[in-house]
Amino acid sequence: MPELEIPAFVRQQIAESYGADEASLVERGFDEARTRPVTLRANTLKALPDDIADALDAAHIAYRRVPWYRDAFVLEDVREKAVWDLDIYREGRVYLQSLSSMMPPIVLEPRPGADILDMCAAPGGKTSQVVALSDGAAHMTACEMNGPRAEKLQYNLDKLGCRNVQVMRVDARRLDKFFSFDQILLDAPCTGSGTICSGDERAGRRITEALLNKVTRSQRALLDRALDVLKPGGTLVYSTCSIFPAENEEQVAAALKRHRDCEVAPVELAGADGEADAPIMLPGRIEGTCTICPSRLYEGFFIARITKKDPKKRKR
Ligand SMILES: C[S@@+](CC[C@H](N)C(=O)[O-])C[C@H]1O[C@@H](n2cnc3c(N)ncnc32)[C@H](O)[C@@H]1O
Repeated sequence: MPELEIPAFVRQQIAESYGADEASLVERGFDEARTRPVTLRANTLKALPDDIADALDAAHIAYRRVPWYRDAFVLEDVREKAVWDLDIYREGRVYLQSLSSMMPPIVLEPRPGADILDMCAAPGGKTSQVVALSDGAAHMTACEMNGPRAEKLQYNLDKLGCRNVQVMRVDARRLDKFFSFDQILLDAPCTGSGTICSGDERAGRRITEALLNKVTRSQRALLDRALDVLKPGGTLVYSTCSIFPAENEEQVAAALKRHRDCEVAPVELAGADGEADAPIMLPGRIEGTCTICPSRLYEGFFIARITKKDPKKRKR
């Protein structure tokens, strides 16, 4: 692969973060991303996965499933536009979503009846998936600080039939500490280094040292506030679509030093190991966290699960 196809700053960060074998795996993934297929999620608030399979059959659109999630569909032979024309899309029975980005809500294991916060929610793919996974029975708060994106979030939630969601147009770093939540998803703003395709010139202009500095400051503040408003015994899932350790393990390790009552709990994805169409994991610097290597099917992604100790439980 020609050197210039991957932005220089990205190449440098990867070389500093990973060994030669992993770096070439990442570069191969960026290359394969050029032919990444369309993927979608059955919105189980409105349809069963089998209904979606029937609708795709009727539209003569070929699909396959993945081993780790019954709601995910991979469409090899069409572009997104073909899905926009389908009733299942117009009526919010499916949501176009990358496979990697379906993982954080699964790792969160949303519980019906729980108070759940999505700190950085727009355009709402993961918020709506969390609502669906809790059978629509969680008390959900979704924060988004960007006005137009907050509107898009509300639009998507309405379209997908997500009730019980309070959308707050706020900077989640300043969320009132009066709030408290059983489960929190922090899908943080990031460089997006896991989502690039080789030859993508815009990524080269976008992913710079200045952006990395800006997002890491924001990630730190968001993590602090998330761990402040997490109830004892509660769970936070932290995710980014970046493969830079500075946005991932380094953020988690630093946050745990500042929040001594919190600890990493292992991320386990049933069926995501070794099977066909399963993601490849990059070696983690913190045991139990997971960094998905960019590949043809998967964007590069990082997921960590953090729990806050419950002092009452320890005494028993
Ligand atoms: C990675 S995207 C979230 C994607 C979303 N979780 C999904 O699955 O559709 C990050 C979002 O967080 C928003 N954001 C960034 N900083 C924020 C902050 N301090 N408070 C609230 N929202 C923020 C951005 O505007 C952006 O919409």
